[in-house]
Amino acid sequence: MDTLTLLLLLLLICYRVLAVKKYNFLWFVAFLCESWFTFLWVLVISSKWSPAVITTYPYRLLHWASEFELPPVDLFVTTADPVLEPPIIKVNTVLSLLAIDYPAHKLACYVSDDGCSPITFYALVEASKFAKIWVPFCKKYNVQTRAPIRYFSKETIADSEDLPEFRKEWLKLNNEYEHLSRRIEDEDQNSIPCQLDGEFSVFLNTDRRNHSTIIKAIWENKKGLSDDLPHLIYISREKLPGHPHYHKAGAMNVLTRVSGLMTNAPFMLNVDCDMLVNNPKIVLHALCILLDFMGEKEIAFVQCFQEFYDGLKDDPFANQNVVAYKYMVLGISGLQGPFYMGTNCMHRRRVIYGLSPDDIEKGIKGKSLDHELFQKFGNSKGLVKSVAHAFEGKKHNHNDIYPTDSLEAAREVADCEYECGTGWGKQVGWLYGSTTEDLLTGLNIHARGWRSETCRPDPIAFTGCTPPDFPATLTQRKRWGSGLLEIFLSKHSPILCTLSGKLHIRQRLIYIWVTTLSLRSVPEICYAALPTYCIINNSTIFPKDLGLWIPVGLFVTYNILTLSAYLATGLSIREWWNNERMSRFMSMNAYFMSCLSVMFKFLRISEAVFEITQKEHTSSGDEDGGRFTFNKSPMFIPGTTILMVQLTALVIFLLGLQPAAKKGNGSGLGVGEVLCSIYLVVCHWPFLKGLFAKGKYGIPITTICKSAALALSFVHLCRARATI
Ligand SMILES: O=c1ccn([C@@H]2O[C@H](COP(=O)(O)OP(=O)(O)O[C@H]3O[C@H](CO)[C@@H](O)[C@H](O)[C@H]3O)[C@@H](O)[C@H]2O)c(=O)[nH]1
Ligand SMILES: [Mn+2]
Repeated sequence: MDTLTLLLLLLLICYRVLAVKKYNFLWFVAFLCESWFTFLWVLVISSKWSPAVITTYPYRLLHWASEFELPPVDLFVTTADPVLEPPIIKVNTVLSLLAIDYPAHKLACYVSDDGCSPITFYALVEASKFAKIWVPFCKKYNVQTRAPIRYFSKETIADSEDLPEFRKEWLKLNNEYEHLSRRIEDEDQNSIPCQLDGEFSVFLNTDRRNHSTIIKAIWENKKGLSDDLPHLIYISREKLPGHPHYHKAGAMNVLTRVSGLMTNAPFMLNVDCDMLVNNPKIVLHALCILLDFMGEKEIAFVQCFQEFYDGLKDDPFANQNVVAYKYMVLGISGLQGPFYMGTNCMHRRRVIYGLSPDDIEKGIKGKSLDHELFQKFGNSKGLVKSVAHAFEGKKHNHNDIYPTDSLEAAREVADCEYECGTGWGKQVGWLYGSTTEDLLTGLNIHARGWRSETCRPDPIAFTGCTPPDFPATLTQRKRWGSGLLEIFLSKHSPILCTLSGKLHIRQRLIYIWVTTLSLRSVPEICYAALPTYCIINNSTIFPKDLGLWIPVGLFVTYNILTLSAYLATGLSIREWWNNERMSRFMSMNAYFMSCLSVMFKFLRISEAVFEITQKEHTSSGDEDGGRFTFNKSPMFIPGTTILMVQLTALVIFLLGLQPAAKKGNGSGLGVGEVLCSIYLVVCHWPFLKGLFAKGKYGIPITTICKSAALALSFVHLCRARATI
């Protein structure tokens, strides 16, 4: 089917080239668009060609390595906004991390708070108290879901006929958890958050954009016991006005440095603040891959699938990406490995510090010249020492080092100035320059010759929140689109980055595909405009003879292909249609805006911003959850305009208002154009409803006016050309 689609695409292009008689401007535009689509299709096929799955057996790992040989792992959580990211979600993320099935003295959990919020800190302090009963409970009864929010919503005590002891403990914990959420909620509602005294006094007079570094060890596993709680460290890095802070990438680098000083684990697992651990054995699963004898040389990071809980029925906003993950991610797993997706990923510290596979062969010793290290990693003696240790793979002696021993040094490396003139963000750590720092960092790792691996244990490793509604989804996509395009246009571009040619050719192709994701909006919008132009002008872009079967065949094959992928994954037809429709909306609305915003950035009209995705924690069971909502964002203008243009064209067609067909090139409307137009109206049904609905379900009147003006000018232009 894939190849059939490709053949048809090629056939269509050939037809365009060969039909000399029909050459005109429209024909040329159609040809360009179709060539772009064909190019993308080649990239897609190339990525799906050799899928691979890896299966992990943690019990074998445990058998092989006695507990004392298991390496330490640092856990990173990033958060940035106490409102868009409700504290109770972070609390659950952290609790689920603290309860991972792994010797506790080998884990340390670091939370970076870019919001510098006393509420977040308060919530974490309370969470650590709750963890003291929660973690032993989970381990004792081998609870699978270790985020209480999920555990207590899924299981009721009534279902279980377990021991009375269990029932008693369950009830107690449920009660405690309710107390905890209520306390956090109350504090959240307080207008003056917390009585900023005692521990909280550091938050006095802080502004999230202007404050000095705050690092607090909320909990320390002082005795180094394997059944205690892991260390829990709160970090809010320094922020000063006028100093760039590089969004999440900056936060990740601070986490890397602080943890380097405090625990310096050779592996780092990082999650967003809305990702709950769903498989408590995840660290063991990931280590199966990373500790592999061969892997030590090859595998830089292990990326777990992103899956989501409480998704809306039939995925109306297409943010679950189930099919994309299945085909794309498994496809590239067979090449150089999956992209780094920013969360649910376990990295090798040495690789983040810039190590290449070659360095291992050459012997790492030669690499660690002191002055070089200071230049790259900055002026902290402690940090440089820990970096040298990390490179050499030396084991930390965990029995005599506590996070609080290095608080002073840690504060220093979390300051704004620390990175000035160093390699952070350029050669080492998470790279700066794009709002999709994850892809950029992963690309750079692959370009150095490393591989990565997908890990998909059963049950799945993590579950997270999807953006709650249509505007939030588009905003997220817009940010991705522009971040990716920034990479494509930067010096790290997958086309340019020939860094010793270590990037596998097909891997490079898929990186080109993903970084040019937003560029497709332009041909898509053109292609949506073409049929209306034809209808208004009584001309045609599709073949009218037998050749008409090419685009028809293409349309049918493509839809059968995608539909069967959905059905094979066990999803519904409805979900397939929702996703198809959403991919049109994403391209034509969000990605188009991405292109504009990148253009503005290059023209220095505006800066890239990181708009944080809202995380909702109320289970979206309400009826209207899947209904499309709109807001005043200019993002909705393209979609509304396209719909209006299609409607106008169809009205003109029905009333027979077109000019008479001209003799000659490509004139005389065919049935193809009308069908295209109808198809687009059907796709844009939610927008059509939005035109007439009120409140948040309606498209704001200003957007309607702007779109109407654009649509009218387009129609006018078409007619003007027709009369020439
Ligand atoms: O200045 C910032 C901005 C964001 N974040 C954190 O970054 C994470 C991701 O932000 P979110 O708003 O949830 O973005 P998403 O689009 O949902 O995230 C996806 O896309 C990002 C890249 O655009 C990746 O970094 C994420 O890992 C990936 O899940 C969250 O934990 C934020 O708290 C910070 O720590 N500091
Ligand atoms: Mn997110």
